[in-house]
Amino acid sequence: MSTRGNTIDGFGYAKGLRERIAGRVATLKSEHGLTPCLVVVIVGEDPASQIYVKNKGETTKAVGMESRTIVLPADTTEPDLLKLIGELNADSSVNGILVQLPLPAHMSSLKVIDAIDPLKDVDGFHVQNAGRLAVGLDAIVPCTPLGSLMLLKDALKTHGDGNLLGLNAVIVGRSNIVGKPMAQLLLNENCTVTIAHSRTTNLPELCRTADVLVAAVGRPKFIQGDWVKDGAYVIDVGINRIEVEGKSKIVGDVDFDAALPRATAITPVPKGVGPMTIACLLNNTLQAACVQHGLPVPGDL
Ligand SMILES: Nc1nc2c(c(=O)[nH]1)N[C@@H](CN(C=O)c1ccc(C(=O)N[C@@H](CCC(=O)O)C(=O)O)cc1)CN2
Repeated sequence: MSTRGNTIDGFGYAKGLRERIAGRVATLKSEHGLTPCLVVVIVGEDPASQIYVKNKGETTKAVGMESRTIVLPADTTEPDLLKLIGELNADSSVNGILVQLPLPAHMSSLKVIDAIDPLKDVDGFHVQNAGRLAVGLDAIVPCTPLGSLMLLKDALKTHGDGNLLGLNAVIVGRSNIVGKPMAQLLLNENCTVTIAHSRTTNLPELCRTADVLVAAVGRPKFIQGDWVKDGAYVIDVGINRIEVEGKSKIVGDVDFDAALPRATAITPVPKGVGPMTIACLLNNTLQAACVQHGLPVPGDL
C-alpha cells in the first residue's frame, strides 16, 4: 500500500521548472540570437492583480526573457484595449501577450481574449487553443491546468505507479480557464473524467469516487476531509483570502488538514498549484517564441 499524507511541493517544483526554462532560454539566445518577449497588459488597479503582474515581470526577467508591462487606467474603453492588442499582434518582437484577469466590468473578457493572436496567446485561453486542445492538436495549454497536471504526474511517479490510465478523475469547477481544460488534459491521459459544479447533486458521494480530485470552485475549504477517497491524489486550485483572528490568510478550496491523512498526496495552498501558474506561463512563452520562429519546440521540461 502506498503511504498517505504527502504534501506536494509546488513551490519547489516550480523553481526547478523555471531553472530548466532559463537553461533553454540561454541556449535559444546563444544559438539563434532569440530572446523571447512577454507583454503583460493590466487594466485598472485591482491589488491582487497588481501583485501577480509584478511577479510575472520579475520571474520573466529572472529566466532571461524580455518582459514588458503595460498598465492601463480602469476607464480604458474596450475598443482602445482591442486596438492595443492589434498592435501587439502585429509587433514581431512580441512573442507572448497576456491580459491580466479579471478585467473591469465594462469589458468582455471573451471578446478581449478572442482578439489575441492564438500563436501569442500564452494564457491558452483563446477559443482556437481551447478547440485544438479539445480535439488533440498541438495547442497552448492554460497555465494553471498545465501546472496541475505536471504536479499530479510527478506525485504519481513518487508515491504510486506513475500511471493515470483508467483512474477516476473528478473536477469540481467548470470554468473555461481551469475546469474545462483540466478535464481535457486528464481525458488525454486516459482518465475517466467527471466535471462537477455548484448544481451537481450528491457532490460528497461523487468526490468519494475520485482517485484524482481537482478542486477549482473558488470557495474556501469547500471540499471536506471525508469527501476524499482513501488514497486519492488531491489538486487544490483554489486561492481564497479569508480573515482569521483579524489576520488575512490564504486557503484553498479543500480543507487541507482534514484531507491530508486520507490523501496519498495533496497540494497545499499557498505553495502548491499557484507558483506553477507563472512557471507554466514562462514555459508557454518559450514554446510560442520557438513556434513563431520555426524552431523545434522544447519537449517536456
Ligand atoms: N490572464 C490571467 N489572469 C489570471 C490568471 C491567469 O493565469 N491568467 N490567474 C489568476 C492569477 N494568477 C496569475 O495571473 C496567479 C494567482 C496566484 C498565484 C500564486 O502563486 N499564488 C500563491 C499565493 C500568492 C499570495 O500569497 O497571494 C500560491 O498559491 O502559493 C500565481 C498567479 C487570475 N488571473
